[in-house]
Amino acid sequence: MILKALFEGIPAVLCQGSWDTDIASIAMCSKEVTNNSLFICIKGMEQDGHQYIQEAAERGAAACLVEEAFWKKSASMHGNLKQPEKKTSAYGKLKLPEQMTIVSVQNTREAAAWAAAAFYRYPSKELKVIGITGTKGKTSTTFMIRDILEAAGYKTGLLGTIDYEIGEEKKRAERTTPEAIDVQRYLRKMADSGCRFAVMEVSSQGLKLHRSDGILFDMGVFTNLGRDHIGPKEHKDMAEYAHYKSLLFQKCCFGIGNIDDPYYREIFKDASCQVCTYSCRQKADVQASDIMLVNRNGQLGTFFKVNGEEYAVSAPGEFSVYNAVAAITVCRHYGIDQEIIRKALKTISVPGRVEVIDNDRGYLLLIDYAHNAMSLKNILETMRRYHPRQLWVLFGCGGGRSAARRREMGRVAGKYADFTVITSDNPRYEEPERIMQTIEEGMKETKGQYQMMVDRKEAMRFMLAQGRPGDILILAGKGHEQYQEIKGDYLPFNERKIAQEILADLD
Ligand SMILES: CC(=O)N[C@H]1[C@@H](OP(=O)(O)OP(=O)(O)OC[C@H]2O[C@@H](n3ccc(=O)[nH]c3=O)[C@H](O)[C@@H]2O)O[C@H](CO)[C@@H](O)[C@@H]1O[C@H](C)C(=O)N[C@@H](C)C(=O)N[C@H](CCC(=O)O)C(=O)O
Ligand SMILES: Nc1ncnc2c1ncn2[C@@H]1O[C@H](COP(=O)(O)OP(=O)(O)OP(=O)(O)O)[C@@H](O)[C@H]1O
Ligand SMILES: N[C@H](CCC[C@H](N)C(=O)O)C(=O)O
Repeated sequence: MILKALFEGIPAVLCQGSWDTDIASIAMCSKEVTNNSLFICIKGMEQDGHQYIQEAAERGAAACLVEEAFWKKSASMHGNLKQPEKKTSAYGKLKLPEQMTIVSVQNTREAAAWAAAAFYRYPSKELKVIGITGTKGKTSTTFMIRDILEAAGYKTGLLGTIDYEIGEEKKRAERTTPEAIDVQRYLRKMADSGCRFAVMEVSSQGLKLHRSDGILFDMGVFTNLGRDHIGPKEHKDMAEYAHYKSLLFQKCCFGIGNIDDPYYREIFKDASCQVCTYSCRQKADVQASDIMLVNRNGQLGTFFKVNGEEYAVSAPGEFSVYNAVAAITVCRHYGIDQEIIRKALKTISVPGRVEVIDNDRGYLLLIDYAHNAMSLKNILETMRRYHPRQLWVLFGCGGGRSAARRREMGRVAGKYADFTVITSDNPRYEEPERIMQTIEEGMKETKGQYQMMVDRKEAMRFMLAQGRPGDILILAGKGHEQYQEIKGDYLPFNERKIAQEILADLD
């Protein structure tokens, strides 16, 4: 494809070379550049992609996309501009390859998304793309919608925290919302392999970093907003977090929103789409009522009604009903038969979300991905309603993620569990003991009983050995993850398998 075709409608300036340059691929990372690539320079939080132009050229890049500010600085250094600007040391030694075509734009992340959409021939026009945003419930709701659509006979692609399902191909997810170039590539593959729908999680970080620009969303879903993702690398405060979430509803044709959430109005105030509300507590377009929890020999589920019609979902608690109602609303919009929806919801299972681990010890053992205060409170309150003899929870907090989570989760566990085992999650580049100390500070604000054990396997062994018949035990925070991330190493850690091994040992 020629370069010009990637920038139609984008205010881009040709700085050197030709608009007719032939482009064979697009890359945001110099390491992924191949012959005739367009290399897109991103000014990141850690590094500046503009520093890698030379490397990209050596790998065969035919063109590169730079930020306007960068071009002005470097051009002034090379005498190409009439009004030289101040030299900066950052690009002092950088010599731009003369044979390379260079285009500049104001924001390369944003332009990358649109250029990628053009490169992959706007795949979202050939699919119905459904985007789910919210602090909690994205993965669960996405799986529910996918399962219902598939049951109705529609081939459906999926992009989210657990995996990417692209036609016949399935791969482990690296991010909740992939980078723009990857998203467009995956959507193209989905369209080419006959998918009618694509269901994708749209994170606030994805919206902020323009990963989902260039997608024509048919439908957007807002699940809820809770305090999370605040920190130097994510959002500066809740207002910013809410702002980015709200952008989805300026990109989609039809929006579905949880009216019970305190942020509902904020999220939809500038919405340009048609809006439909859902609720479990008040009058709404789609309203759930008569919620009843069930436990049939460890098979947890919930019965409920939607606008008077009976449904059941194979997951516990009000929060599962919220997710199910969102999924029902989406699927009813597409005219899917109520019976198909009903049947599909009865057998939903999402890896690592309230996943039951069978055992002979007489307790209920669950793995759950709760890794912030909002989800931990939800799962503990929900499980309390099953009247356990004793409610146990084991968790840690990830390093390199919002530090506020730590104290908050400590406080929630202390308040809602009978006994907490504080341990390690994915410490990444932090010391797990330090993370645990902050969790403990939150715990100490309550009367909660707890034990600290840094080795997660040993901590699990401790809790699984202590549990008694009638108890409920929750292994929280790692859900579907298959590894523990420590100082850049991904060490195999399959909580499900480890729990089974410990249980076998204890027998
Ligand atoms: C905090 C954050 O979102 N960081 C994202 C950001 O990183 P960054 O700004 O630090 O990038 P950088 O490392 O400085 O690199 C700048 C540029 O130089 C390029 N580069 C770098 C090195 C090199 O040799 N050559 C080269 O070209 C890089 O490819 C990049 O384009 O830009 C990178 C490239 O676009 C992303 O990969 C990276 O996501 C990281 C992996 C991440 O962990 N993000 C998390 C917070 C995230 O996005 N989470 C959300 C939500 C999760 C949830 O809802 O719970 C998600 O959607 O997953
Ligand atoms: N609607 C909901 N409201 C509150 N908590 C929820 C809801 N749905 C799920 N949870 C809790 O949050 C955990 C994560 O759920 P899920 O993966 O569906 O959310 P998510 O938005 O994809 O989360 P993340 O962004 O962290 O991947 C679940 O294991 C459960 O404990
Ligand atoms: N999407 C979440 C996942 C956190 C999971 C937890 N196990 C951790 O590693 O902190 C995040 O990136 O913040």
